[in-house]
Amino acid sequence: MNSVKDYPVTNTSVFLRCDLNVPMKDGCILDSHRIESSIPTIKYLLSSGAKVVIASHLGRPNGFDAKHSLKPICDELSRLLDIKIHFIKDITSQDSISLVKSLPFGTVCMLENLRFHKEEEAGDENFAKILSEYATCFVNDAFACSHRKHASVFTIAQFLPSFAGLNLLNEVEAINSSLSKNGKNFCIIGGSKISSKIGLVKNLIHKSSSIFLGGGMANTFLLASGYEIGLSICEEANVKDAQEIISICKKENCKLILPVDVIVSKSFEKPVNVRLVKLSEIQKDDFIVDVGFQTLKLIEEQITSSNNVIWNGPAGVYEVSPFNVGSFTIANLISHYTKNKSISSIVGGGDAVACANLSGTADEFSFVSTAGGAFLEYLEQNTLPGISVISIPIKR
Ligand SMILES: Nc1ncnc2c1ncn2[C@@H]1O[C@H](COP(=O)(O)OP(=O)(O)OP(=O)(O)O)[C@@H](O)[C@H]1O
Ligand SMILES: O=C(O)[C@H](O)COP(=O)(O)O
Repeated sequence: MNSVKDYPVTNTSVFLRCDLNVPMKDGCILDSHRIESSIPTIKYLLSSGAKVVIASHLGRPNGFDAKHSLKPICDELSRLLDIKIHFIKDITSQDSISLVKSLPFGTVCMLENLRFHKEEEAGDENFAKILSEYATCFVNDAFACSHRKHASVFTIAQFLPSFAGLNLLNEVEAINSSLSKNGKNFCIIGGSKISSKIGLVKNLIHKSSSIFLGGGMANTFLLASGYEIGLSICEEANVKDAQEIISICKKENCKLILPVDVIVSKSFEKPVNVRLVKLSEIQKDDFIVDVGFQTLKLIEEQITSSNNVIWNGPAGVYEVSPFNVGSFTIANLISHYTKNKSISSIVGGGDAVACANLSGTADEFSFVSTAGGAFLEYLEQNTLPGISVISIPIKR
């Protein structure tokens, strides 16, 4: 992959696609991890004498919507970098392009939310061409939306020489090395639905010594193995997929670990008659809401006999206390064994990263991905559209 460091950027204008799609409430930024992750590339470009035109989306607006303006994020980035950032509201006007062109090298601009224009998500060529007029090269640092074939991520690469930013390179390097061929790789996959992760799990089997499947998606496997799962979330249509995954694991010599005990409650939304039970003790009116302690022990044993641990998806309904104990324990175990240097670890996906943050362990992982959907698609396909275009020849 072409790195931004392979291209002489002194006295050039760079169109820098970042993913600054951060959670916001009432105009306040709730988590600035993605903003902070974009800083190394911006600093690198500035120190090399480039002009930087930052572009991003925020949320999923339907046309212009002041609530989704990037202005608060522009202000925060300006504060973090301690520099002025020119904010460009009307991003498709020739006046804006001329204004940016007239600014000296070494300055930074930020374009208003790309998704205020429907052409962005449509991957529209004309829109991408207009964006390309802001700069003489394109740097994609937006790993978290590189699974989208959008104009500023994918189509723009037709018009400008294209490179990967430092954040994107870090993400790819961290994921690739967490699945290194020589190491013992252990994947912990949870979340609600197996249907959304079948491709991911099948791909990971080939790269892992062991896989733990937990959360709501494990219920389909328990059903496939003949257990009563009560009122728990389950996808009966995917029982065959579950059986296939079990048999691929056997064939590929990948140890498949499923819950051996679970926490059940009579309600899914709040704790009612909560019990720790063996699989054979689940009742018809129970909801499985978390994994049990024997299961957590199996997970710990596997972590201690692995070199790399990769985690996506919570092991239980972590939004409701105490159904978060399993997911928080997993976060603590991974961080503990990362700290004592026996493993290297990576966590990705919105909810698993939220568990790492809520349990106060995120800083202790070897790597926390900025991505949700893109992290899963990269694990599944080993590339993403926004990455594959970085090396294609340009049309002018
Ligand atoms: N036993 C369970 N029953 C029902 N839902 C569960 C169970 N265990 C976990 N979940 C739910 O799974 C959801 C998260 O699943 P998801 O697959 O979306 O995770 P993720 O991949 O980390 O996140 P994202 O898709 O946001 O990147 C949570 O809302 C959680 O409550
Ligand atoms: O938050 C994300 O996963 C990325 O910013 C992509 O956002 P999207 O799912 O709205 O395309």
